[in-house]
Amino acid sequence: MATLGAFSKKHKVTVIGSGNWGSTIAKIVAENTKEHSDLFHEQVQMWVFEEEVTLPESSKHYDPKTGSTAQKLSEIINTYHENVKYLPGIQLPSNLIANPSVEDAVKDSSILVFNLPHQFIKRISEQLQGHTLPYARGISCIKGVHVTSSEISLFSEWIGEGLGIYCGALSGANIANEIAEEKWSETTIAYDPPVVDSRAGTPTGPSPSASQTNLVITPADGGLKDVRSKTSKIKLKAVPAEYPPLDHAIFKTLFHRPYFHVRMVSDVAGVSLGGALKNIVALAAGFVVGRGWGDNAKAAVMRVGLLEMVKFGKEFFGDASRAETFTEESCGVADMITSCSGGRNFRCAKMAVEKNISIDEVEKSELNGQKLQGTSTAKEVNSFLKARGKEADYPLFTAVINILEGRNTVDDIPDLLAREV
Ligand SMILES: NC(=O)c1ccc[n+]([C@@H]2O[C@H](COP(=O)([O-])OP(=O)(O)OC[C@H]3O[C@@H](n4cnc5c(N)ncnc54)[C@H](O)[C@@H]3O)[C@@H](O)[C@H]2O)c1
Ligand SMILES: O=P(O)(O)OC[C@H](O)CO
Repeated sequence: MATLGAFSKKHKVTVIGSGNWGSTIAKIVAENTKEHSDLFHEQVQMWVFEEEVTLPESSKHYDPKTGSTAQKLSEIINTYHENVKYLPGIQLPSNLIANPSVEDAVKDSSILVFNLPHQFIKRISEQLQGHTLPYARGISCIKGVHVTSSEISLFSEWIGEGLGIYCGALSGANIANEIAEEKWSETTIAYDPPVVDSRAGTPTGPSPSASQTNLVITPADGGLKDVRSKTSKIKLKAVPAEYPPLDHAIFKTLFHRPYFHVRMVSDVAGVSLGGALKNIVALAAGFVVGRGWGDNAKAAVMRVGLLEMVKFGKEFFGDASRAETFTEESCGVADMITSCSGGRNFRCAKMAVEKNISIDEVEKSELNGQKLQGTSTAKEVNSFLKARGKEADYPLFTAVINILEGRNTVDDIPDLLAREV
């Protein structure tokens, strides 16, 4: 954990997003800012996409006098310290403040935690431009990849480029409800910014990467692999010396809880890709289980899925993504396993096949506003592979999009995967 020092400023933390995982991470962070108030401002801001919510009768906050009157979600959270829509039944810390204005929520924050469904980040990032501290640092908890017709990038890179800041990534075998109930889990945080010359305010080039260990303490802002990273093009501003340094130790202090164990690494690409690509594999797992096949079939798609995840990282992110991150860290194989057991992508895909309806219908009827990431990621990854003539090299990823779009059925999966060399 970070050691204390004589710093005149503390870090203010904002969580951008307040869904199922956004609210859970905000709870974790607010518990830690309170416990480490020498390093952080206790109060944590959480941006809420405002909506009107009616308290269900089953809620302990339901008042028969006001009955079905709709209230603003941010006001409900600040009154009852519960996100009754996206994380019902979980008490949130009172130092966590819901804020419907994203510009106001990030004001003066030196640590920005991005945690919202990936389809919404573009608009929010655009809205944030010019409102964040120039020396802020980010952590993206978003599981998805940003794809255009010509290229693919990580949300950490993309957010960083848009806001002119460095952004790392947090991802792991992390089903939010379990963690919100404080059931033990692990996660992986990748943070590896370039060294910044505090006088010039510019990166002085890559420094040695931190080794992959849960005890690692890097030099403040240490190391960048710029093979794929656009953040290498950013003129980063140094974090002023008045603040505690933003290094591995302080991020571990911010996120680690007795029930949420953090391993710090430097492979931002591997951590981000694991979280994005496993959602495609979870859909495939849901398909085969929904078809009535058993654990053997699920294990088969997971085996091929893991191989395709590693191959994808190697092929398109080169040395910036380490195979070991997929096989050794929570953000890789462990996340794939949990997602293929109890994740929303798995459950919705399974139900869609069982009921013979579209997965979009299941998402709408079953998730109460929560969003699947696997369906859009499958489409985005496919458009990227297709543009490069690489669909056949990724038979599982390709089978998933073809099933979603009706060109294949679940029954085709065994033959499609048999073609893999
Ligand atoms: N839920 C989990 O178990 C879990 C765990 C780990 C990682 N993740 C990842 O975390 C990210 C966030 O997921 P989540 O579970 O917090 O979200 P969610 O699935 O609960 O989505 C709902 C959120 O989207 C917001 N939203 C709806 N419409 C919006 C709009 N037009 N603009 C902006 N926001 C809008 C809602 O206000 C709400 O906060 C995703 O990338 C997800 O893959 C989720
Ligand atoms: O519910 P899913 O499928 O979005 O997965 C949740 C988490 O990513 C599991 O780690």
